[in-house]
This record gives sequence, structure tokens and C-alpha cells, in this order.
Amino acid sequence: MEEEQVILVNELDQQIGLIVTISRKAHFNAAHRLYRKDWTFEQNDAVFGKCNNPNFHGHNYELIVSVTGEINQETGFVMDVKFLADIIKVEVEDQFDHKNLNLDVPEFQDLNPTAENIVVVIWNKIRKKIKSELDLEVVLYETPRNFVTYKGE
Ligand SMILES: Nc1nc2c(c(=O)[nH]1)N=C([C@H](O)[C@H](O)COP(=O)(O)OP(=O)(O)OP(=O)(O)O)CN2
Ligand SMILES: [Zn+2]
Repeated sequence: MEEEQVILVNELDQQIGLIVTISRKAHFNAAHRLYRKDWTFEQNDAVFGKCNNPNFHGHNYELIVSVTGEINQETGFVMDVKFLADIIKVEVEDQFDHKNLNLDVPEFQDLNPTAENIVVVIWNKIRKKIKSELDLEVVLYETPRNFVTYKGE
């Protein structure tokens, strides 16, 4: 019995200082139009092509949110993934899902909703809700073949 306890303590000791990444997937469906308000239709057409359709078009966005940090010795968590899921729901899904990004989402009133700009907006919203000692990375798939990554660097 005593021998078992010693082994257990040693195993726990080995976890100290280990850095682990936890990830949570999410998705939202949204419409957008890529264009600049200060350009003519022709200028926008030349740069953004079919994405400049004035009647908008939509994507099934997929998200992978990753948090990296030290394992808490008491809980065994980097952070509770349920807590991360709740942050994503409130900060991203509730704000973006089934919305027109250009018309419905304040962050894109004057910001072109490209995948690059969307991932930075999402990162900033989630960053505010995560402990400062944890690192955050967000990967956003706009289509199954097009995706962007932002780590705040
Ligand atoms: N750098 C970026 N380029 C493009 C973005 C972007 O956000 N950043 N966005 C678009 C459009 O939103 C467009 O709707 C993307 O769709 P599409 O070109 O149809 O992408 P697919 O992966 O479905 O296309 P395939 O070529 O059939 O693989 C364009 N560019
Ligand atoms: Zn698009």
C-alpha cells in the first residue's frame, strides 16, 4: 500500500510544468460580401470578383480554438473545455451564426469580412475571456479548402 502511494506521488510530480494544448471545434453559418465602400463597383469587382456580389453569399465556417498552458496540478486541466465551449458560444456562435456579417455584426460595419479579418476579430473576442498566462490560437475554415490561422503575434 505504501509503495503504491509513493509511485502515485512520483507520477504526479512528473506532470509539473508540462505544457499542453487543448482544442475545441465550433461552427457558424454566415453571409458576407467582400468589398470596400470607398471603391467603385469595378474596382471591387477586379479585386474581389464573385465575392463582391452585392446580394452576398454564404459559408459554413468551421473554427478550431486552441488554448495552450500548464496543466493545473489540482484539476488536471489547462482550462475546463466546457468553459472554453461556453466562451465560443457567447462570443462567436451567438454573434455570427445565421447572420449577415456586413449588415448584422458591428465589428464588420467598416471592416471587410475576409477570413483574415474574421479570425482576428474572433481571436480578440476570445482573448479577453481567457487567463493571460494561457496562449490562444484560432484556425478558421471559410471553405473545406481555405483556412486561416491567428495566434496574436
Ligand atoms: N485571402 C483571402 N482570399 C479570399 C477570401 C478570404 O477571405 N481571404 N475569401 C474569398 C471568398 O469569401 C470566397 O467566397 C471563397 O470561396 P471560393 O473561392 O469559392 O472557395 P472554395 O474553396 O469553395 O473554392 P475552390 O476554388 O472551388 O476550391 C475568396 N478569396
Ligand atoms: Zn466568401
